[in-house]
Amino acid sequence: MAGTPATPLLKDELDIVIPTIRNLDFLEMWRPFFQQYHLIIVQDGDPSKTIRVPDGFDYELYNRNDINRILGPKASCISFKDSACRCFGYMVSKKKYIYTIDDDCFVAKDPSGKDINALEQHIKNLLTPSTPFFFNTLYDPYRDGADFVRGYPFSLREGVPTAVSHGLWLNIPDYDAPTQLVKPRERNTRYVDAVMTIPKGTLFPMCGMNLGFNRELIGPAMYFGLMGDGQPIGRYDDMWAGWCTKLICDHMGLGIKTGLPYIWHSKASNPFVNLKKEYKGIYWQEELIPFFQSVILPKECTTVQKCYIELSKQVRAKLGKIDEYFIKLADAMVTWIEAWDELNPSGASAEVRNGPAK
Ligand SMILES: O=c1ccn([C@@H]2O[C@H](COP(=O)(O)OP(=O)(O)O[C@H]3O[C@@H](CO)[C@H](O)[C@H]3O)[C@@H](O)[C@H]2O)c(=O)[nH]1
Ligand SMILES: [Mn+2]
Repeated sequence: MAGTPATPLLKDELDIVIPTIRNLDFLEMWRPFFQQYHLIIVQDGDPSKTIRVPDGFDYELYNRNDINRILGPKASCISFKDSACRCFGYMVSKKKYIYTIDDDCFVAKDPSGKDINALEQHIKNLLTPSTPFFFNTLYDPYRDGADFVRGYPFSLREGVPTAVSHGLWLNIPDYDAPTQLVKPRERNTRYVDAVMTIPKGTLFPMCGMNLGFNRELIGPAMYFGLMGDGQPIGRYDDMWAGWCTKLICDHMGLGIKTGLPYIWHSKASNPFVNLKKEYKGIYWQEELIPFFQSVILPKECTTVQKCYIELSKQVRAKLGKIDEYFIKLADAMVTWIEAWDELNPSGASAEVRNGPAK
């Protein structure tokens, strides 16, 4: 009917998960794009603090007491005082898709000055296939105004289902603490109008601040690890999840895209505090990356859960010698899957798709 606002895409099939230790004032700026979606707010830190949700939003809010009540002893796998807590929101959601965003991320403008509906772009990314097996030099061939270029095998043009859509950031880029300390005034002003599939066999540093994913395809792999309070490492939550997720997507024949949409990041965290949280990760990752590059998942791993349990065994066997933290993490990976399956008993796990024709 003329004049009736169009129903936003995936209105009843997508939850927006927001971890917060601050406040939710940023939602006012996102209201035009988020108001028709259900929010899952994961309140970190002191559960006795009241987080005010702006009027007009449909939401559920979980604090640490709720997490402990719902998961019981399995709550031990959900981090405290780290944005990693957000993965609890993925677990309790009942929707097919998740979009997660940080509370210091705002609506960015494209080069024409138009407000960017980041959620709409993530949905487009997730609803169109990925091309992990052969790189298309004109970027995402499924976008309006693009296509497969000459020489692209027709046998591969169907693509594969997209499991993850990784968005980027204008203003404060997601730099690690050392880089941010060296370049405190660096701002990202470069708007690159591109979406591309991350090729199979290539890992990437997944940032959790502007991220969409298909929860039915890859949800159980999106565990953000043991970070923050009581842990020797922080702020590697999204990195850990990204390495595990990419490995499993490659095995399952699923795709991950990166690029548009941009959000405007006005970082609120302190680089000196961040350095303390990150520093073990900065040298551990020099061993973690070769580990993930060497992992082979057996063909018997036909679901994400089976892949993840197998991965936890390899983490224990091969990373446990780096630090006992990885033994704890391997156990927490198993607890996460047990909790996931307990809260999502009928969750149909996507069976493995074979990759391209051999
Ligand atoms: O203890 C905490 C700290 C933060 N949060 C919430 O998590 C997000 C991200 O926090 P913040 O914006 O302060 O951190 P950044 O340095 O910008 O974050 C980057 O590093 C990743 C952290 O691992 C993050 O995803 C990246 O964007 C905010 O919503 C905080 O409120 C928390 O819940 N608990
Ligand atoms: Mn931030």
